[in-house]
Amino acid sequence: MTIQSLKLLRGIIDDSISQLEAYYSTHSVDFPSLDAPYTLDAAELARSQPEVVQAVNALTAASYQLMTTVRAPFLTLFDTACAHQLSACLRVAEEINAAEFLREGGPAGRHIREIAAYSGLEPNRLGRILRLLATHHIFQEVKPDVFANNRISSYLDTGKPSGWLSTHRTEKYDGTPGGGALVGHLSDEVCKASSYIYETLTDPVMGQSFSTSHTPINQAFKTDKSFFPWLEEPFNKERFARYGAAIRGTSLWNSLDAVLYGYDWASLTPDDLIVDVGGGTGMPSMQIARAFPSARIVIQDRPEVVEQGKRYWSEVFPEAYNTGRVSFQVNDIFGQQPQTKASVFFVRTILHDWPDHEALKILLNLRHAAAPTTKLVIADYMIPYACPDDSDAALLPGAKGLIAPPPLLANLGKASSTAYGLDMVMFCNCNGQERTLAHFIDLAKQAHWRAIRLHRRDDNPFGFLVAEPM
Ligand SMILES: C[S@@+](CC[C@H](N)C(=O)[O-])C[C@H]1O[C@@H](n2cnc3c(N)ncnc32)[C@H](O)[C@@H]1O
Repeated sequence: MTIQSLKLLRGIIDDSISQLEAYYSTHSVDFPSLDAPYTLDAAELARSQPEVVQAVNALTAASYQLMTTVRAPFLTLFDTACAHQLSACLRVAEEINAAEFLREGGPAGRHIREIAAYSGLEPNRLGRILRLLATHHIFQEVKPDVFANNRISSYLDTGKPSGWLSTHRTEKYDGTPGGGALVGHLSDEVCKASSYIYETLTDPVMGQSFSTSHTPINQAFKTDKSFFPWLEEPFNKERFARYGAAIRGTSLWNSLDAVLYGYDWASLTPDDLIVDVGGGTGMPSMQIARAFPSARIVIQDRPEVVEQGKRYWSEVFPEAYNTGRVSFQVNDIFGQQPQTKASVFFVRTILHDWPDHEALKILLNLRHAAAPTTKLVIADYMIPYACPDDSDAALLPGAKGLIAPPPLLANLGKASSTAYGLDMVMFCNCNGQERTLAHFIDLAKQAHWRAIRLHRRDDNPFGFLVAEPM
């Protein structure tokens, strides 16, 4: 009976709020306010604690399911069909540095005439764009036609002066965690490409192809290059700079310390070596290196990225880099793996960039270089089914399902939606994908790796799958 379901959902919401109240009052802090700008204080840090994450996930899943149950079905369909408008409007705010300009205006906010004069955009349209966002709790309209930042919009704030940003577009994200850059990437090229998903699926050639140059990006931008070479084209200079920072932003989608729980790093001795394959500028490795001062790490990537990484580490963590405890190495993931004495091959958000046949090549290269004791750690979203998982994969140690009391969806619905959104991003960009645990176990097996356990920090589909040579 539906009223009974509504009551169950209300019960989950009540219980979750009580859990938050108990946690936050024990720690003498209040839950972060939606109206105040984001700051990484004790209240915000507490959001990484497993009991807080679990309560927030249950609240998110139950509230969204409750809303979808009671609203007129057509309104849910209408809002979904218009979701691209939200993305497009968010892009406008991000491009014109609205969060920075409004930060400078303080809590009283700034009139739309001021924001329009600063950005050069037409005030009537810009006001409607900001109001649409404020209606979705991104910015707030503090008085008619006066807008200010709130906790969500301030996440876009790079902390740099708005005037300076208008003439330094490629430096906008230098030194930032990359959240704004990720929003820019998603609401620009990925948003455009997403409009062509249907055309790609029904294209006589692309529809059945898993080539990395048969993607919605290829359709949308009328290019026959695959994503990474296309991004490096001279006309994409700003997008290329933004993408580099956007990768850093991917560390914001789960608990800040999740990587520390992804493997028993403490079991490694100073003689052990971690090879971070396609490690980018090494954000996850930096967390490991800070938490485990004797960990030895080699971070591998493409030449340009390795140069960025060396600069970043010598500025941010020179103690680890200058002593050689952490080093960089240029290496193509599709070429021969030169490290044959690795204790751990760490592969974070690499396989999701590639379709199966390419992911298999990467895993086989690592397998050829592995010693009998080498472990492989695959860190990626492990996509849950939207129903209970009765596959053999669910029996793997550590692979317990998410905690989803009835009548919540088994995958926690809205609380897990980032994983499914990212899956479509991977399709649009590279013909890659997020995979189920069963899919990963099978792929690893084809490359002669035996999956032995899964680590998850909290109720989050992002997982760390540990495998050993077969
Ligand atoms: C999604 S990022 C992940 C970076 C890092 N592992 C992390 O989790 O932050 C993918 C990385 O793969 C690298 N990459 C792409 N193609 C590569 C190749 N052929 N050889 C080596 N690295 C490559 C990119 O430069 C990028 O740094």
